[in-house]
Amino acid sequence: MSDYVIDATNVVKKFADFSAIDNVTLRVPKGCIYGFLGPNGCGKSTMIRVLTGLLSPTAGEVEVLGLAVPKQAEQLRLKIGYMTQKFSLYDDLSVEENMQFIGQIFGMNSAFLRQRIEQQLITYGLDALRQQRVAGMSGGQKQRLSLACATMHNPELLFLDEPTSAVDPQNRRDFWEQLFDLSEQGTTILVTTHYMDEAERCHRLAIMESGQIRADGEPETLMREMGVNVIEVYAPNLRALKLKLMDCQQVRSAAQQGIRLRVLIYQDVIDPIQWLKTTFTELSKAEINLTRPSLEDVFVCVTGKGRQ
Ligand SMILES: Nc1ncnc2c1ncn2[C@@H]1O[C@H](COP(=O)(O)OP(=O)(O)OP(=O)(O)O)[C@@H](O)[C@H]1O
Repeated sequence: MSDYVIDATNVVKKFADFSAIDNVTLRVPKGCIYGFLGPNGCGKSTMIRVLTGLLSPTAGEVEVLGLAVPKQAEQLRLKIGYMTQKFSLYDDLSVEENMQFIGQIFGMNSAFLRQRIEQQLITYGLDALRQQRVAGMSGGQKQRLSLACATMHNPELLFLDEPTSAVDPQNRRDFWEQLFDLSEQGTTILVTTHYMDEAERCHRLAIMESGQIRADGEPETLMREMGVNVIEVYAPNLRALKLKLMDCQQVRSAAQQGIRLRVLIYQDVIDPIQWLKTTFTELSKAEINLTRPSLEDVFVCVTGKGRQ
């Protein structure tokens, strides 16, 4: 049996001739919050469906919590939680009824279920809303209820597919605090996101593109090893400067952020600030600084996004 909670090797998933997952190997240690990043349509949700046993892979080996998937998917279902982008709640049922329904699906006896509902109502700040019908709830409240439902049976592994796409920054922050509580209690979490600040919170992450994993590791390591220096340029006419920079083979990407241009320059340029000042005479007196890389820079470097 594998030491990893998720141990997937050379996974391929084809829809007709199209490879949505193209030879992906993924290993997730216990208790880890593992982020899954990538442009729309790169295969994140498909990979989750394969890992949960909802889709059969076309090729490859998948072991999740020591169970062979999809062969033992029915056993796996009792040990995992899955929160989808659309929250999968019943609009006409109340908060409490939604939890009851999930608890019954997982075969909890009524005394235990009552106790578990009370616990979850407190943990997820839903006590005052217990009689509220889902249809009238805000995005943040629905998200908390979805997480409460997905964790009703105390799963060892939780899959979260873009869980924060419909909520404001404060609710996102609170949600992540709850994920860290779950992680500390030993729950392993695989979470897809488009938000770079969320990705930076993960213990480890993978960046996918076109069905393949382009980078995989701890956020800090990925930022350190991305092979470019990140430079901020304060100068007039940034739009024109950007076009000129994008024509240089030394430049991986250039993107405007307010009054500055963020330029990623390959590390084989030894002194990137000097290089900018001598190559572009209009920058000879400009303010130019070397700055800390971000995960967005990593994303740009490892996917095809930089040259657009
Ligand atoms: N059942 C299906 N039949 C055919 N093609 C599919 C099916 N499910 C997904 N695809 C295709 O596979 C690719 C990957 O889709 P997937 O939903 O996994 O992407 P994603 O990375 O989760 O995207 P997003 O960030 O937009 O949620 C897409 O091109 C999608 O159209």
